[in-house]
Amino acid sequence: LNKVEEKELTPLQEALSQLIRRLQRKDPSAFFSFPMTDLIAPGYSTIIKRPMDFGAMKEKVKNEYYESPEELKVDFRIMCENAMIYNKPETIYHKAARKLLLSGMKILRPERLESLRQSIE
Ligand SMILES: COc1ccc(C(=O)NC2CCC2)cc1-c1cc(C(C)=O)n2cccnc12
Repeated sequence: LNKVEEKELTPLQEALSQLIRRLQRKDPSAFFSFPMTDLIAPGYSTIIKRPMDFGAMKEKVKNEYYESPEELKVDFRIMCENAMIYNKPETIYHKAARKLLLSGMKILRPERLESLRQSIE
């Protein structure tokens, strides 16, 4: 039987995965779980230059792309801002993005990321 490689997560990967779990709880409708397609959002790929979603963030954690929690924060902010650019202010998606950004910035506030970085140095 071929043994499935059980890859140990690094402390940074553990910490980033936990942050994403906490952020995703603020998106109960899962509007931000999967990438946008031009099918559900016409013209999306021409308007939004840097698409981002929680799935892509998890993939980047798995591939050890992020070197710090601040890099994850940049992608989180881009994800929310994309939705506030593409969707008009009165839409449920624009409102959900603004709310998610506000609660996410509390979870990702600088002093918390600072102490997190120190704890895994
Ligand atoms: C992964 O993206 C989605 C997944 C599911 C849904 C969804 O359940 N929409 C139903 C609530 C009213 C139809 C919406 C979205 C969605 C997110 C977004 C974002 C984030 O811009 N969006 C924009 C236009 C149309 N649909 C969406």
